[in-house]
Amino acid sequence: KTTITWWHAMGGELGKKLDQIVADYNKSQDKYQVVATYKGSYPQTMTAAIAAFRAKKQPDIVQVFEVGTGTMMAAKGAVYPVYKLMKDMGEPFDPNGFLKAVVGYYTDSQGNMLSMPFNSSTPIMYYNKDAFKKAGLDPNKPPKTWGELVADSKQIMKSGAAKCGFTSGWISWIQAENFSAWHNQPIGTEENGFGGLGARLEFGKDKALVKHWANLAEWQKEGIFKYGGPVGGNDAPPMFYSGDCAIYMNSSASRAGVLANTKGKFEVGYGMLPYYADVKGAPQNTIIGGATLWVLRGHDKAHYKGVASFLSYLSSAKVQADWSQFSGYLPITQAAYKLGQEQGFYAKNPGSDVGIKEITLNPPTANSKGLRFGNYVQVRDIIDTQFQKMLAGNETAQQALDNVDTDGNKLIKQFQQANQ
Ligand SMILES: O=P(O)(O)OC[C@H](O)CO
Repeated sequence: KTTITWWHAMGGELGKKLDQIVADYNKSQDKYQVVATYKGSYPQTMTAAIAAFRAKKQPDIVQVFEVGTGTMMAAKGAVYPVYKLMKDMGEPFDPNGFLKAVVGYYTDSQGNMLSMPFNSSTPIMYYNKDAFKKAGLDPNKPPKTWGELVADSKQIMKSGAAKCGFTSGWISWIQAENFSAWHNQPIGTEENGFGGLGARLEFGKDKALVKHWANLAEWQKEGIFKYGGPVGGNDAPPMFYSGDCAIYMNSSASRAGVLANTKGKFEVGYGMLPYYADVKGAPQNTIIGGATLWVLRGHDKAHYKGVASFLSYLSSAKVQADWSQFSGYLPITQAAYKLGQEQGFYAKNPGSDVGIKEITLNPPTANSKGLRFGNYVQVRDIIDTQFQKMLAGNETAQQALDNVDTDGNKLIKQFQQANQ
């Protein structure tokens, strides 16, 4: 048997499910043995793969989060583009079968799919229905606007139904990148980087975002918002699971964890991300998150045959429908979505299609296709650092976001120079 190695970043409930999918694939045929290894967080997994490539010890497949896309696209010698792999290996492959909102993010300017979508998400809002009830709010009416969310939070706190109004995972992804797309505002030039490597960040020019960050700092002081530090919201989940915060924004794929950790404690409701009613164009559409699978060069043909077969298996309607229904990741193909509808999954599980509704709410504009900048993984660190400085009262929202632009653009410029 040929061993195919896959490095990934799926921990907890998601990791267990991934192992089961791999075991099923291994049982389904006798030529290849896929060995999946958990390498830590998304940034850790990506860093490990880059280091391994330099040492010629790279895995066949690595899972890279969406913001690593710009960097991976530029690493031409290291990456075996998926469209080419499938063609070279004679593996049937139809890029048109994938959801447009997903595939656009991973396609080059010639329309070629470079990596294989596996786990695509978008941020949504979770809320504690029991706390809403206790506070005298309608548990079937999640707040739609930030104004409603703050009013609900105050009522929840005043009534003692929960200690805090809301928390959020992934500040950079949810309270900056998605916030801007949802309000149809740019975060950078040249269609947020889709237009080319010369694009630069302009977070500080998004007045809606500046106002939002200033509000978050204010709401933190009042206890309405609790920052899930230490890094960008990593510790937000337990604040929701424990019932401390009644509302929680995180990936649609946080659902598996939410369901497992709130079972028997309280009922969970789902809603779209809130928006500011006075920002013209909001709500627009949310953008993608999660990760895709990149195939790395440097292995022999037998490996790539196995990789192609495994990628086909992972994107089959049956596997994708099961994975997305379990996790909350979006069904990445039309067939997987259709299968879920035929199975009655979305009807039986109200709220499970909130992410699909958000990401397809309106046809994407130049501001809401996503983002594509080199070195953006490091830019995310800058966003987190600046956000914390603002929360600590050391900077205003405007200063923090201007600093993101100044420091981030240095990294983006370096990337551009190295890849010209
Ligand atoms: O938690 P995930 O897998 O949906 O990923 C969230 C963000 O997109 C990561 O950049």
